[in-house]
Amino acid sequence: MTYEAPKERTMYYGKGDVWVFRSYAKPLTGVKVIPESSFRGRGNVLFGMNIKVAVKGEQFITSFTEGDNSLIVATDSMKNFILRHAADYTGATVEGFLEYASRSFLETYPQMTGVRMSAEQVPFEEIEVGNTSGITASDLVFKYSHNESASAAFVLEREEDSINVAEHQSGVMNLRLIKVKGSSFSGFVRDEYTTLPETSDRPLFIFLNIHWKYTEIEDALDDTRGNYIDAEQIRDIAATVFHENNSPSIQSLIYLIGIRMLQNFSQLAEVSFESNNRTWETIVETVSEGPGSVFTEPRPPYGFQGFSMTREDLTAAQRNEAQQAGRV
Ligand SMILES: O=c1[nH]c(=O)c2[nH]c(=O)[nH]c2[nH]1
Repeated sequence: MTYEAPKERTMYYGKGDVWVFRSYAKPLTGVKVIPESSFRGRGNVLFGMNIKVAVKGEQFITSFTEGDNSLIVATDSMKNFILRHAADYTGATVEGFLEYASRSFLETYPQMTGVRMSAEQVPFEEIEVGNTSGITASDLVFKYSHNESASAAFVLEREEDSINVAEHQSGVMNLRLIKVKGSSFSGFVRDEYTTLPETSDRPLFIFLNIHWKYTEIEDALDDTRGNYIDAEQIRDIAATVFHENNSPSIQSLIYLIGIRMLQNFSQLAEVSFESNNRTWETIVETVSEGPGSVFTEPRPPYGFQGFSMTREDLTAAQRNEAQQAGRV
């Protein structure tokens, strides 16, 4: 067996953990309302992101091979570039900012031929405050949340005289959902390696990363087109589908979440999932004054699934459903 080294080398550099906190960004409005979610928009009084940027360009070769820094934009300057552009950003979405800042890098520095920028949004949640006239959401104080967060990634490349989006992705990261009952797992292969009992009703704790891509990339960038999908809406779809279905497995559950995403949002071209099974270990099945159980954190290892879907999966699901209903 021989290994043939690739013709093209890997070469990039950049900055990670560029924390950007912008106050009074443009509010996000006019999103499509879906039955699964109460999300109507976001005030963006605080707009926070943790950004990672990497740049590439053949001209950087001598910085690696000869220690020639003459074309190197210091990663410290990249951090400043991103922060200053946050002041000029007029849009309402992370995707829009990543595209704007990446394009600006390529417009400013000809030695860069490609920019990859990704971000996790820092979620600031509304918090209620009260006085004698009632309880309302504060427009000044926000809660820094450590729950799930929106994410986005863009790759822009220079081609001749134009700058194009080569890759794009939106997402919701680190969503953690636990359903106390109404999930099963049975019918799997039983052989000499099997010790796991079948369960008809298990508590199910999942970690989820969900990603999606738009058919028209403009829909991710330009919030005025009314086709922007917020990560909160996707989170709410995931929770609704989990709530409604007695799932036979995580594999089946994420498929159903994907179908619901594609049904709700015709602007989606592709959705994908990375899931973990983090189901607690049951210590006491039924407490003495039932119902109720006692659980603890699971021991490693953990299981995981990966799955991607396109509009063809929705078409196939609809065809199946029609066949089962005897209409075809
Ligand atoms: O939803 C599940 N899928 C699996 O593939 C699996 N395997 C396992 O041990 N538990 C589970 N649960």
